[in-house]
Amino acid sequence: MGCIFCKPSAIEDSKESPRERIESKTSLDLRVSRVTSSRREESYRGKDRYDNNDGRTMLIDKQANGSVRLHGENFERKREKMGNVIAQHPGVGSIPKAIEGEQIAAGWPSWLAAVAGEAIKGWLPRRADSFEKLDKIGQGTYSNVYRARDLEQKKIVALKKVRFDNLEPESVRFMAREIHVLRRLDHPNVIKLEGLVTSRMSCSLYLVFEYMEHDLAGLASHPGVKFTEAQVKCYMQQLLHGLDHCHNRGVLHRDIKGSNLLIDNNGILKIADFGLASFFDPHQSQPLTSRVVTLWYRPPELLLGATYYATAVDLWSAGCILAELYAGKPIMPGRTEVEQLHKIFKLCGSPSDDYWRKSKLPHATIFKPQQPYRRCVAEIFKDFPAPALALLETLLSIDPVDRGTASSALKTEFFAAKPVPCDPSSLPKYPPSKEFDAKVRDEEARRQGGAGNKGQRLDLERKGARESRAVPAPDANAELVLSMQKRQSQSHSKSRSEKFNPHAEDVASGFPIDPPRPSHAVEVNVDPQGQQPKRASHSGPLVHRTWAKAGKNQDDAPKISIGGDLSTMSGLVAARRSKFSEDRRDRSSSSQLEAPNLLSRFPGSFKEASESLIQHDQKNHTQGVLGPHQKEDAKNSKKDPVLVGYGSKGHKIHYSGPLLVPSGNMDQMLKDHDRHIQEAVRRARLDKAKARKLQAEGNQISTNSLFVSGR
Ligand SMILES: Nc1ncnc2c1ncn2[C@@H]1O[C@H](COP(=O)(O)OP(=O)(O)OP(=O)(O)O)[C@@H](O)[C@H]1O
Repeated sequence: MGCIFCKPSAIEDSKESPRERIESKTSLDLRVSRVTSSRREESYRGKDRYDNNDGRTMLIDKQANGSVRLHGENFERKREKMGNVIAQHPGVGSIPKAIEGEQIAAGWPSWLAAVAGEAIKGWLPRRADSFEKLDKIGQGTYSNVYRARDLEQKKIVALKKVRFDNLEPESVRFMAREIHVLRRLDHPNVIKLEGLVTSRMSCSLYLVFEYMEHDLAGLASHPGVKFTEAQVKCYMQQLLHGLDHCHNRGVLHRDIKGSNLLIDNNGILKIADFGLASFFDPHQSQPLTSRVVTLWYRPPELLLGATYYATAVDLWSAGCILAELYAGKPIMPGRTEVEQLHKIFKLCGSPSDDYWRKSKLPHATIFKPQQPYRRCVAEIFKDFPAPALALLETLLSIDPVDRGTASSALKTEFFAAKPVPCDPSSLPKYPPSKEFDAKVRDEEARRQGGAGNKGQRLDLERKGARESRAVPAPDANAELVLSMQKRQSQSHSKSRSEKFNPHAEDVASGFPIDPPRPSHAVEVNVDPQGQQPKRASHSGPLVHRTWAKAGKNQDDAPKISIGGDLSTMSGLVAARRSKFSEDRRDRSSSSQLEAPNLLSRFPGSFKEASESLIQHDQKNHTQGVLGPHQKEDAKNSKKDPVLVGYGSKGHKIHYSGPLLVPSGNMDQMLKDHDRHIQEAVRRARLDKAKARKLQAEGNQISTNSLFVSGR
């Protein structure tokens, strides 16, 4: 895909041929110091055709939205070459203002070039009208993801519209880190960023990715899909290869979970969603935020507040995935940080005295249990094959140094023992099965209600119908109350990105909106034996509509109290915020765990504290938020909030759902929040009016009584 572009201004402004300029060692630096951005803009406006010295023609295609495209013989190759030159000469980025001017002239919006020049270096923006949006295929905390047709490359792609605040440089910078990280990576098991869609006039940004049909969470929860051991090994092998690549390139993913492991129709797994990823120093000399990784997959050291950590955090998450693939369900679905830590200690044992001493973890004194917990991974997962159990024991080591590396995991007996990992291409072809699809499917089944097929509903529920989803990290963060209040007040501002208005966003960003098509239902015909589906058709636009409907469903709609919604909302952007605070070096106490503060109110045992906290959380955060199943789970987990067990005896797991509203319902939450405020204002007005009336009546009475007494 032609997204590695040279700096077009280099071709524009001088009489040299592009090749001469590419090959001239210092030309870029000279040029940027010579030519101002305003001159460059003029030159774009003044020309739409440029004749090279070598007689070839370069056409400059100016768009109404201000973006510029360049076409010409061998131009793609030159763009690539120029990209390489830039990569080999990092000094090119050392004149920020000039580079910024160039990038703006090339069609990048100024808010992006101003703070994230590094992330877009050497690329040109793709134009929105070179894509046709087809349907919405995913919704994350920070994004909406669409399937789209790339009209130039003639292929299907995924467009991820990222949420950020284009007027807040920090927000842009941190969003751009995802791009920067992605550009550092190049591996078959890591999602490939193919380009960026924006324009000088736009305040939104789309990331263009290769299109992936499935994600592991969606596949695993699909009724009728049951992985064989060879398949589990195949997915784990690909995950570890991808992780190994990330770690070798100095990148921590920090949010490994099933829904971030995308799988295509050829069985290739790719690690996706680098929104929380970070570059790391192998010597761990820089502190990082501990408020990362989705709760169920978060390692104990992060829950204990570690700020010096490295690749082992991703390996813990990989261990959780391994166990989940065998067990068929998430193994430690905690609802709060305290409960999560408790689940970990119950399963993996509490840290040794030696570990407590040497790790010096910030929350060690608060969380160190009076009585140590015994490790019982082998007992709980006694039905797992021995090599799988051995790998699991390593990956779920309490001490990060015992977890090894992705590369050492790949060399274990697990992958050598029979059955060996199957070939990805031999994996069955599944129907579309993202976690998003699973949610749509669950909703569809629920909507059919009493009239629906009871057996199928039960099956969905048994399979772990994912109303209980992993809560994106971090789940609760006080600092975000403020940030969301700010956001709330800003969301009315016209100059903001149109991030809370998906329809307006389509129009504003220049995407052709796909015309309504006859709806074709999701037709999933799965063999009852769990084998290859007989027929599957893509859900097309129906998915979007169904989802929209699902959003309106009573069970799904976030019902939040004023007290709760800000903290709920805050959780949704907390990780991004944590990323901000990471660069500010965790400067404030606001990024501390809320649990320790609360814990101080519960001076009893760890378990008592944990239970009290859970009840506290239920009271304060979950009123009306939990769906019927979750309520049931919450009830159970009050009795014993810990993992009960697995194995052939059909042990039960308390499959408790997130305390927070599932990710992505930002629009709805903002609306609800507005509604609550309006209601509160209306009530206050009524109360005031009533008080006035009472006062007037009181005056009347006292006047009357005066009158009476006077009489
Ligand atoms: N390349 C792709 N092809 C197909 N679907 C994709 C692709 N990228 C993302 N998706 C879908 O969109 C969803 C959200 O994307 P992603 O996880 O990158 O966003 P996010 O806002 O960072 O989410 P999260 O809340 O998990 O942090 C994914 O779970 C996946 O189902």
